[in-house]
Amino acid sequence: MRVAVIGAGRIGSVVVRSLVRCGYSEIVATGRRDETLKNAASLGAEATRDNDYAVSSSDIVFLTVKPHHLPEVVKSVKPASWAGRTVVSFIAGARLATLEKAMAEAEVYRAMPNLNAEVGLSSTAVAQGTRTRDMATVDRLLKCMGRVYWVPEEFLDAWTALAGSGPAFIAEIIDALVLAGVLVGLPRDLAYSAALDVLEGTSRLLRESGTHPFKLRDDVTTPAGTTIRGLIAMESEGVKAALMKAVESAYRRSLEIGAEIDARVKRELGISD
Ligand SMILES: NC(=O)C1=CN([C@@H]2O[C@H](COP(=O)(O)OP(=O)(O)OC[C@H]3O[C@@H](n4cnc5c(N)ncnc54)[C@H](O)[C@@H]3O)[C@@H](O)[C@H]2O)C=CC1
Ligand SMILES: O=C(O)[C@@H]1CCC=N1
Repeated sequence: MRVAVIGAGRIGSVVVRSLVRCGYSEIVATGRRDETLKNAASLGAEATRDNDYAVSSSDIVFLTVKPHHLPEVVKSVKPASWAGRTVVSFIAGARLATLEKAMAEAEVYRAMPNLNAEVGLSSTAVAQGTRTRDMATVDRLLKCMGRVYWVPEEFLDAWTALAGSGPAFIAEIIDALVLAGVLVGLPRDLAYSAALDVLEGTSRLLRESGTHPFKLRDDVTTPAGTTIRGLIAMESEGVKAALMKAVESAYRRSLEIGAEIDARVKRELGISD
């Protein structure tokens, strides 16, 4: 099976690496800059600027360009080349209805992974379009990047906010914890190790024990001890509300992008409803 990765930038190059790690060797990747192409070639893909060649010579196509580049990518491929291809779009916000209009003869899926695919730990949601048949192949390829959840499309914008953008939110939290460690006297490298250990350990403990986060919090919190002093500071600074608002804002932006891309696809490709 041959796989095309259209736009081998940050997430696209992780797709190439994940597929290579999984044993796929027939991969073609596209990009616009020399550096992108050189990087894709160094990862083991055939690198080209020619999207039409990449799509027409492949069975499965991953779309990993920024949302505003979607119309340009569609235009760079002959309509006949999309026919019969299985297309998995990672483009934030881009709706299945828009993608199916833009690539009228392709079998289209909308998915949202995250950058943790770099270490095989993506949390990827995927929704099928109206013409989809080969879910098993798509599932197998996505599993090369991490865990895969088949969901209705209506969850994709929320997933984009929580899981797609999630590594950035968690990275901010880790950075804050490191600064906090430094504030109370830990050397930076030790504070960094502690922050990573706590994140990783807590997540594993919750997953493996099935314990609710509230129960874990209460188990850690000694009456009149240290943790409760930290918790009241978190509560008064609105940490939970801030995180909820972060995800909600990202969700709203995903919806906005969806509407913007739909309008652009219709305008630039001359498609009507
Ligand atoms: N970066 C992330 O953590 C995640 C990104 N995504 C989605 O993946 C998509 C790409 O995001 P990034 O990898 O961060 O962006 P990026 O900018 O790093 O990669 C996009 C690549 O597409 C190339 N490109 C642009 N126009 C092209 C064209 N006409 N033909 C071929 N290649 C073209 C660019 O040169 C670039 O190398 C976005 O739609 C984003 O929503 C999804 C999940 C996670
Ligand atoms: O920030 C973004 O728009 C993309 C989608 C999820 C992660 N990065």
